[in-house]
Order: sequence, then structure tokens, then C-alpha cells
Amino acid sequence: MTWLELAEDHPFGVHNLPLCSFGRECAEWVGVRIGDRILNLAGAESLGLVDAGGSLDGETTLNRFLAEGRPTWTRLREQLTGLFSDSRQREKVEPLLFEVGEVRLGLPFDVADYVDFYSFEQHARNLGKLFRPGMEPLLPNWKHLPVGYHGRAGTVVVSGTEIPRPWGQRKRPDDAAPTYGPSERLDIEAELGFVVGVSSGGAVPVDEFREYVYGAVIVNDWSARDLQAWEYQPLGPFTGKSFRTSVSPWVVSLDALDAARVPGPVQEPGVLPYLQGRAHHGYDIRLEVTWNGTVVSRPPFAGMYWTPAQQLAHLTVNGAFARTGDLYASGTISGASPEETGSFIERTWNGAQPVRLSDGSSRSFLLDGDTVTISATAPGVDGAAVAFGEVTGTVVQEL
Ligand SMILES: O=C(O)/C=C/C(=O)CC(=O)CC(=O)O
Ligand SMILES: [Ca+2]
Ligand SMILES: [Mg+2]
Repeated sequence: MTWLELAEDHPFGVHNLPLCSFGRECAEWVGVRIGDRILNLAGAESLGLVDAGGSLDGETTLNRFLAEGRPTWTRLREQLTGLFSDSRQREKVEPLLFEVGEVRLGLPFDVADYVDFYSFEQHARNLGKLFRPGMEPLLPNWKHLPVGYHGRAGTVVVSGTEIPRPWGQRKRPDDAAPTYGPSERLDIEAELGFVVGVSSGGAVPVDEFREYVYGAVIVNDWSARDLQAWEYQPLGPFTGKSFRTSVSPWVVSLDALDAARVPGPVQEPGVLPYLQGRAHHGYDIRLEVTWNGTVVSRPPFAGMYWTPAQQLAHLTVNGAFARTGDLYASGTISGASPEETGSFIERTWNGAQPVRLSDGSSRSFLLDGDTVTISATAPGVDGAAVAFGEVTGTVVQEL
């Protein structure tokens, strides 16, 4: 129960409490969403209403708080639950509340490194068929390690940021030589991104996942398929993906996702010991992809082959540090049917089966002016959903 007059099952109720960076005029703070409002956490800590070791007071991004680690994360969650449940706190808390619709939402944390995996089997099979026709779609390493690459942290942007159509080299099938120009096959990738809080000195075992990772955001890994297809061999994605990557403004904690945990998939062949552990579990998170207002797919995260704990173990197994603010994305989420795919190259099967939008037009890849919005929810306690909010972006012509 809360004095905030929220419906019991509000998807941003006391069971969720996602963190953000927000601002008004020239001021900026860190905050927490409750219902359709945001509590100014920087202000709350400076007034002594919460205590996160000074990591919120005066801060405009979550990095210092994320670096504090699990005891502080748990304490803040308990303190906030207390503040929002105890009606005697109302008088002190209310002046620090802002309507979500009246603020500007920023990138919630400074992104340190950005890694993107390729961990959904159906997606890997689909892209294998589309990029390497006639070959075995799943390459020999795929079931032994979570395939991934390092992306570009500096071009991760918050939801609502415009996406200029990237230009680059592409080689059209009938052309003898590559040409330079705007991408003609601009696509999305619907993913979840996990946010590292605590820096590691090296390898993070599967079972220490919760000590290092704070929570998750929705990711749209915009992808220019024509640039990608021409440039990617043998080193992997480069300018076809590095131009922008959008994230949702709310960081949902692993604590809020406990009720959504599902067993990790059975992995056959078995994996090496460093990829094993009890924390090998997934999450039942359901995404929805909307193209100019028409829902075109509902990708199911629960079917992910490599789990977030295994991905972190793998990306640090060589002794690489994980750092506060690292973002590692799951890979495109694509279930078995076209209506569950997380990219348009799969949804339209390379343009062979365009999708019809509610305005009567049809699409294969993105046109200038198109808007894509990805939302996500997970089951929470007592039947109340945990919302991630959304990540949205509109493609604009680069002048
Ligand atoms: O198989 C390929 O060559 C293509 C791979 C990608 O496009 C990367 C990708 O989709 C990563 C992801 O799952 O998001
Ligand atoms: Ca991707
Ligand atoms: Mg990208």
C-alpha cells in the first residue's frame, strides 16, 4: 500500500522503482519513478530522506550510485519502499515529486563500454540464412560461447533522440563496385541491455552476476544492413551499427525482476565450467515493437539461449575488467514466428514479405520520418507487471 493513490497493479508501483536521470530547465538530477511521477533522489539524499552513501546527492547520472554495490542498492530500495508506504512521510516527499510528462529524461548513466551479444538461437539462425545463404546458419562456435563484439559506447543515446540515417559504403548485388551513400536498408534490433554497477578486477563468475549487475534497460541497436553486409567480414559489425544505439531512460533493477526469473535453457552440448552456475537463469520479459503506431512484433526474451550471467562471465573470462556503466546487450530477441522477430530483416524476410502498417502503407526497411518504439514488461509480484517503459526513435535524413 502507498499514500500515492496508485492502482495496486500499477506497472510503476512500489515493486518496480526504476532509476533515471531527469531535468527541468537547466537543472538535472537522478531520480526514481513511482507511478507517473519521479522522486528527485539527489534532493531526497541531501535532505536526509534516503542514504546511499552520498552517491545521489548532487549527481546527474547514476554512475556513482551504481558503483556503490549491492548493500547500498538494497538499502535504497528498502528506504524508498518505506517512504512511499508510510503516509507520515508524505509531507516531506511530495515537494520532491515531478510529473513524468513535465521533465526531460536523460541518458541514465555514462556508458563506459558497450558490448553486444548474438545470443538468441532463432535470430542467429535467421541471420545466418540471410547473410550466408547456402551455408550452415549456426557457426561451429555458437553453442560453445556467447558470440559478441565491442560496440561504440559514445553513440549510445537516450530514447527520443533522433536517428540520422547513416551514410557509408555499400555494394548493391548488381553493382561491380561499392558506392558511398545513405543506407538503403536501415533496420532495428530489439534487445535488452544489462548495466554493470560494480567494477571487477577481472573475471566475474556466473554466480557473482548479482553482485556486479544493477539492472536492465531496453536497447534498440539500429543496424544498416547494407553497410553491415559489405564491411563485416572478417572482423564483425562496425559502421553499420556504430552510428547510434538507443536505450530506454529507466534502469529496472534485478530486484524488481526477481518474480520474472525463469530457468535457463538446457544447453546441449554442455558448456565449459566457467559458463556454469546457479545464476544461469533467464527472465520472462516481453517486448513489443511498434512501427509508426502499428504493433509489428512481440519478441520474447525468455527464450534467450545464453543468459546474462553467462554473458558477463564470458566477456570478462580473459581477465578484461568490467566497469561501472558498462552496458552489454543481449542480442536481438527473435522468437519462432515472424510476429516475434526483433529485426525487420527477419520480420519481412529481407523485404520479400513487407509488413502492412495501419495507415495502409507497407514497409521492408525504415524510411526517413519513421518512428520505432520498443516497450517491455515482465511479470511482477501478485500479478502486477513490471514496466520498462519504452525506447523510441525517429529516423531523420542526414543533411
Ligand atoms: O550473422 C551475422 O553475420 C550477423 C550478425 C548481426 O547482425 C549481429 C547481430 O544481429 C547481433 C544481435 O543479435 O543483436
Ligand atoms: Ca545487436
Ligand atoms: Mg547499434
